[in-house]
This record gives sequence, C-alpha cells and structure tokens, in this order.
Amino acid sequence: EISIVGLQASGKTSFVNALGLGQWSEDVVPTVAFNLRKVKRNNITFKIWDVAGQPKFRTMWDRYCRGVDAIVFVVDAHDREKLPTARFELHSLLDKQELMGVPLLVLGNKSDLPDFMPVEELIRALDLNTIRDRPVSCYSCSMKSSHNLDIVLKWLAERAK
Ligand SMILES: Nc1nc2c(ncn2[C@@H]2O[C@H](COP(=O)(O)OP(=O)(O)OP(=O)(O)O)[C@@H](O)[C@H]2O)c(=O)[nH]1
Ligand SMILES: [Mg+2]
Repeated sequence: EISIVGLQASGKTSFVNALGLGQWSEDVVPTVAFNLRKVKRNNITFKIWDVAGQPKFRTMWDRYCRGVDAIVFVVDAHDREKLPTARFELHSLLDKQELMGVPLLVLGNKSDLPDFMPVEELIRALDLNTIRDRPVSCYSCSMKSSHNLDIVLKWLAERAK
C-alpha cells in the first residue's frame, strides 16, 4: 500500500498511469480528492492512493498516508518557483506524529524537460537531509520518457505491496 502526494500538476496521476497502464498522455485531468488504484507488476499488487495536490486537498494528505508502507512525494523538478511550497507541504506532512517512520520516496519528475533540477539540487531545496526519522530516497524520473521508472518500481517492490 502506497500513498502518492505532492503539489498539483507534479505528475502523480501520470505516475500511476505509467506504472499501471504503461501509458503517457499530455492531458490528464486534475485529480479531485483522490483515486484508489490497484496496479499489478511483477506479481505484486500495489494498492495506490493517488491523492489530489491542489491547495484545498492538501489537508487530506495525512489521512491517506496513515498506515501505508511508503509515501511517494512527487515534485515538478522543472518548476523551481514551486520548490519552497513543495518543501513546506512535505515537511508539514512528515511532522505528523502518526506518520513517523514511514519510508519516503521523493521523485523529481519531468526530467525530459530542459533545465530540470538534478537530485542533489532537489535534496538541498527540499531539505531532505534534515529528515532523520525514516528512510528517504530521491530519484529523478520522467513519466513521459519513462526515465528511471524501473528503479522506482524496484524501490516500491522492496517496501510496499
Ligand atoms: N514533460 C512532462 N510532463 C509531465 C510529466 N509527468 C506529468 N506531466 C504533465 O504534467 C501535467 C500534470 O500531470 P498530472 O499527472 O495530472 O499531475 P498530478 O500531480 O496528478 O496533479 P493533481 O491531480 O492536480 O494533483 C500533465 O499535463 C502531464 O502530462 C513528465 O514526466 N514530463
Ligand atoms: Mg492527479
């Protein structure tokens, strides 16, 4: 069981589509509230909460992250202006007592676009080094080009079902 959170338009639904259907589309409808998706890959069935990222839905994030095997936080690594907001929302979420210890995977998505932020820059901009109460990983990826999707799938398979 996995929960996927992150700001709007970072590519969460695109991620679930890439994992589940192997499909890419330019026009994805913004998620309202959440979608529960089941994705079967390599004999593992993942139960995935694809949660909406628009401001009015962010207070729901922690509810969908309780008791999951891993939290995936998706960032648009092409959009530097949104980084402070992403950092704030990520740390607000992780401060929740009941989410202590839940493994975190941060995805710097849209690596197909020019001038995207590499992992080292994301780690710094999101203050990932200050997170000490859980395992944290951070990868670049692209739902459009499928860059690193194999590594991400492997990470998930080791932690969540
Ligand atoms: N170039 C590029 N565009 C992407 C990538 N992933 C997603 N997008 C685009 O980004 C836009 C938003 O994608 P969504 O998957 O709907 O984003 P979301 O995080 O689910 O957004 P909310 O549901 O509103 O929280 C869409 O137009 C996608 O086509 C990527 O890897 N590269
Ligand atoms: Mg969505």
